[in-house]
Amino acid sequence: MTMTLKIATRQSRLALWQAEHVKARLESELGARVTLLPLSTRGDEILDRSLSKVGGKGLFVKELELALARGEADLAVHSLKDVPMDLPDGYALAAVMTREDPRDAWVSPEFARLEDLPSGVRVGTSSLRRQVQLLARRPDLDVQPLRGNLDTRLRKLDDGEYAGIVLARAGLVRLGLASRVRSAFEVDEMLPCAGQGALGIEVLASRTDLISALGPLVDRATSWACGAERAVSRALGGSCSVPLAAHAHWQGERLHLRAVFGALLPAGPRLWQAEADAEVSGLDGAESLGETVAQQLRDAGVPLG
Ligand SMILES: NCc1[nH]cc(CCC(=O)O)c1CC(=O)O
Repeated sequence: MTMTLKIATRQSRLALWQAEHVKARLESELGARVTLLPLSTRGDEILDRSLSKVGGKGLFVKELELALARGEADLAVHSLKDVPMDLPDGYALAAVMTREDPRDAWVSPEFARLEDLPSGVRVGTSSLRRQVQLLARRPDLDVQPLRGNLDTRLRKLDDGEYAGIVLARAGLVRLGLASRVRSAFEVDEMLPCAGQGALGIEVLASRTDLISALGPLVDRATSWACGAERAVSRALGGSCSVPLAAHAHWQGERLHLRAVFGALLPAGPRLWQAEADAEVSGLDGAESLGETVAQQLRDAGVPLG
């Protein structure tokens, strides 16, 4: 029998691309019949204030979760990095799919690399994580908030408001804007946030039939790597008001995890780093690696809360 599925999605061009991507895979790999339910979320409506000040990333997923609860949709597709570390009761992360390039990108009409910028010019970025890592390398820059969807951010750059901006490379690639990337930051010079570049599919936890049907879309290597990254954030009470980066990569069977915590102190920007690796063969092992790294950061005295 043909499965009929409805996907709840935000309406930004990136969110719609991601929902269409999942739709195509559900159709080709599960033979499902799939439609989209585009919704507007509080996170999309509040564009004038920094997200960390208005309630964080959960704003992007709440409306989609309500559509699942009301039975108006079967699945919600999210950028994994926008998904809170702990889902509300009754919801499950049914699939984490193969990750794109997780790196941050440098976008600038004039300057090929961050190193080329003259002192004092304005650089735009939306997250505290990027802000502290930028300032740690270039304390002489004027790093300012930059909000809005990808098209809006690029327009602000083109209007000359910034000498350059920093964005997730994955989003630009998905929208066919890879040519705007002047260079990608290596992960050890600008550590990405947990889950960057990966898509997550959320469903009601009660839909066990659907969760097993989504099996073919799960990428276990990505899922465990992101599980380790997200565990660091969870252990440190992470929300997007915390400048925390976490990135894991595989070396054979071993998962290598690095995390960076930043703070803008009166004396200047300061970064704390921790890393560990372990042989990992399941989500539990990945999460305990994340907890180990979180504990190292705590022992190093990161200023939490
Ligand atoms: N915070 C917004 C957001 N959520 C997902 C992406 C890009 C795609 C991804 O990382 O999966 C972006 C844009 C950005 O951070 O530049």
